[in-house]
Amino acid sequence: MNIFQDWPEPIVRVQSLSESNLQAIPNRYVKPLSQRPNLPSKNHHNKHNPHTAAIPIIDLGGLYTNNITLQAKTLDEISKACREWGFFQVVNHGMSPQLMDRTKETWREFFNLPMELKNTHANSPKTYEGYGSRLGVEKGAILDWSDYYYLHYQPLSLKDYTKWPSMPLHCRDILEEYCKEMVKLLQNAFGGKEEAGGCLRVNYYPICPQPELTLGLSPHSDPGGLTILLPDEHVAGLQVRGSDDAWITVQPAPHALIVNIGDQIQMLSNSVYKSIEHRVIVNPAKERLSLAFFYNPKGNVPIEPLKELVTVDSPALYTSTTYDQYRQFILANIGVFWNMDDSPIPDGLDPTSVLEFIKLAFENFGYLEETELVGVLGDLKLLNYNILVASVGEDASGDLVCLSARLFGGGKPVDQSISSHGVSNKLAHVANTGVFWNLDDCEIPDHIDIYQNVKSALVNQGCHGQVSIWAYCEEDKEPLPGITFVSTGDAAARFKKMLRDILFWALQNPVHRPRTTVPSLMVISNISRNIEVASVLQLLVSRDYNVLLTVPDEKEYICSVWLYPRLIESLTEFPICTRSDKSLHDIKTGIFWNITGCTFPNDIHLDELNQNIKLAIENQGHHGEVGLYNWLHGTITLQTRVSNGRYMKVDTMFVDILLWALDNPAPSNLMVISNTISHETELSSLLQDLESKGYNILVAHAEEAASPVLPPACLEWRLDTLFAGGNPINRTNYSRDVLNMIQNDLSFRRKGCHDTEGNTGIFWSIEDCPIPSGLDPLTFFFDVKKVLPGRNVSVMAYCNQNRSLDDFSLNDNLHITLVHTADKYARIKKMFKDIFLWALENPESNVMVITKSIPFNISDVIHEAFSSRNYNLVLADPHGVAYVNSVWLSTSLFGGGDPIDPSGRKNLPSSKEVMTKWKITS
Ligand SMILES: O=C(O)CCC(=O)C(=O)O
Ligand SMILES: [Fe+2]
Repeated sequence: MNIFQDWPEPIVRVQSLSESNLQAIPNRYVKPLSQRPNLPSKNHHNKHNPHTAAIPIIDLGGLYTNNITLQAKTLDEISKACREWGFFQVVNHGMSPQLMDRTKETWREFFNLPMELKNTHANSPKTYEGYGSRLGVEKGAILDWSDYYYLHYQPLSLKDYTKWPSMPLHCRDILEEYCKEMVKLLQNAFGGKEEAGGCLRVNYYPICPQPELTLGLSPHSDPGGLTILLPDEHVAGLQVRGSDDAWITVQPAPHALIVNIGDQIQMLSNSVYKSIEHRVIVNPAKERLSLAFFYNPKGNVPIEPLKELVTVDSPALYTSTTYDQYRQFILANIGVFWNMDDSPIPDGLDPTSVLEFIKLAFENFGYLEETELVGVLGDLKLLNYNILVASVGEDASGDLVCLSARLFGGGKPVDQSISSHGVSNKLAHVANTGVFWNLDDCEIPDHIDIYQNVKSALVNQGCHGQVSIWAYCEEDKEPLPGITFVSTGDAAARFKKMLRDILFWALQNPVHRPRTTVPSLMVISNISRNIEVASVLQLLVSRDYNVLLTVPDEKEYICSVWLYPRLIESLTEFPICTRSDKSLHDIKTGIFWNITGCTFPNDIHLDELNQNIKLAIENQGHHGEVGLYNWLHGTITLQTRVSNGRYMKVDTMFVDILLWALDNPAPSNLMVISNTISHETELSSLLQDLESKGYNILVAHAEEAASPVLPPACLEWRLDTLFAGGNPINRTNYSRDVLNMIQNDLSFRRKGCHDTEGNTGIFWSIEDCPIPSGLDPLTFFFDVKKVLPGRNVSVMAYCNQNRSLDDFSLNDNLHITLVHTADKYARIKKMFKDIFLWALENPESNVMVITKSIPFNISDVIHEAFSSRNYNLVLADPHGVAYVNSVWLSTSLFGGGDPIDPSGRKNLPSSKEVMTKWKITS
């Protein structure tokens, strides 16, 4: 059984409850305090408050005359009502009052039929067509005080008479006529299109003994295009959210229809026309009946703001979405988070059946293990999420069916302050701002009204709405107006708590779809050293939150905004040391064997192979100072590496060789065994590079290349000869003496490496990271130089082939080597290799990489390689600012001032000041 084809629990008809003369309504219908309707007190009941605003009433008669002026005037009135209210009544609409009355009468008769008859049309959550009593399938949900009947009228493909009521007599005929007239009205008065969808919901609100505790229909906006409501003339009940958030009760005019804009028209009009939230209150003395005709766009037509409404001043608020997609979006989702590490999918179960099973499991409730997750899930539960935690228990016997069941937290009452932000509240008028302030990083200044100042700074940036400030500190503080102090253990715990609070605040303040208001979230903290907070902020930006950052000082501004927070390591001071010459015993040999196309010979044992390879090398005799010494004493340990991942066309072996080289400075021996080494231009060029850095290169390959591109002093075997312990190919004309000479020359060159510690190598992808306006990399580089007296700063700038230094407005004072590459990929690859090769010659130095959106796997390799090997690594992304919407310096925020101007960055501190504070090394 698929649970989404049926209701999660037995259906109770509200009408039956009402007719059973209950004194109190069941708990299932009692709304949390904040959602209750706040009805006028009993004695004033039914007395209409004359001061309450009312939605406009428009006479449509003018539209049907030949009087153009009158037509235009009527259209103006409609447009004004759509803009200002999103809701209005129409009279003289052309629909026959008799038909309206007759239709309502027919439906009253339907709801008065015996329950068994009505239940023959009972609906299911699969299509909702038919007689129903709830919306949604959430088990244990608080329900509305109403029953309904839902049916499709058009398109014809969806119209199914068998789903329409068969009783009372002529019901279908009357309904058919009513819907036909309705579509006519929509087309004549509102320009409706033939292919649009049309469906009808007849709402029936039975008498309620405690109307002050419940609602006939919870607040919602209609998701479709336009709704035309035939209200109950005798009983008011519909309430519309006014511009000041107050609920306005609609008093229907005689034979009027109520028109309201749905979400699709709001999106189409780029929010010029509003899809307004509305709800229905119920009545202690009278039942109420209404017919809502929903006129919707065709499911597969993309809806987006009309081009003519989108301007520089009013940019598009919505992205293109079809109505089908939109409905998908507003349906509740089930998120399944599965830790495959401790609970893999059992053998023999395919993932689809597992998914079916999880759906089933939702019926029987969830599973819980005592983990750190528990607290988080508890909070989510308070936010009305259904939490189910599954763990494969000890008795699982490899079978998912043995998931043990326990509902987390039971049916706790919902926290009122939280539940007031209902998901249905798609159109809250004012978005709130949450401010999360880490007092470890930034003190609260004395003698100013900090709350007011922060608030006015926010208002200046268009963040109206409520501002809440949470300040995280070690111990309790004297209360301050508008600030809630949160004291927690150590600094790490504080950051964690803040992170959690940020996420939950975001959950409670969703970005509304359609996106009319955007909640803002500000963090006052040093975030550059906390990758989690930085990435959460990034995530929230991608979810359309307005994310603001306040940093305590200029240094932090550079670190958090200019530098990529992800990769900043605390910079270490290097001792100036002279490396002693390696003794021959330290020389290591690394063998890299590309098994693909060059498999391990299976007729030979590993030990034997080991012996033979040693023998083959040994037979080459002495290689002067830098022999293959260690090889003779070591043993081969075989490590298999699966080269599945190519790091953006840089393959695993390539990366491994570079990493090995970092750990085994020249002179070390590097042997590569591969099928066709000389055809692999990247690999052979790497070997040449490494040889020029002093490594002894040995290769063995199956295919003899006609013109090898291998380094000159490289020893080269045929694979079978090597495995048999034989001699290398005598390809070179070099005599042993010449080879020795080359080797000696290399070791001489290496002697120059002693005082390279503390050098700085800057690798700059200058095409995608041109100098950002306001930020001055030149000054920046000079500062780097100043901070590193006597040290060398080399800048390698990677650009397209036809560029020269002039193109980048750099001056000659800076030593920049332009490196030309064919394209972006070549650039990344070349830069990657160069960084390593440079680092080989500059141990314990500073490596700075300036690049935009370097692929994560590449930056991970760089990060891992250098931060664990005594290098200072700084990965800079001058566009990093894109991940928050605005950045303030705390001094400016606390004075109620503006954020740093993101375009010009005029008030940016000079990088000189920053660098002197930023201690790279002594
Ligand atoms: O019953 C009413 O007055 C309103 C009904 C409604 O809002 C709906 O069906 O979407
Ligand atoms: Fe509605």
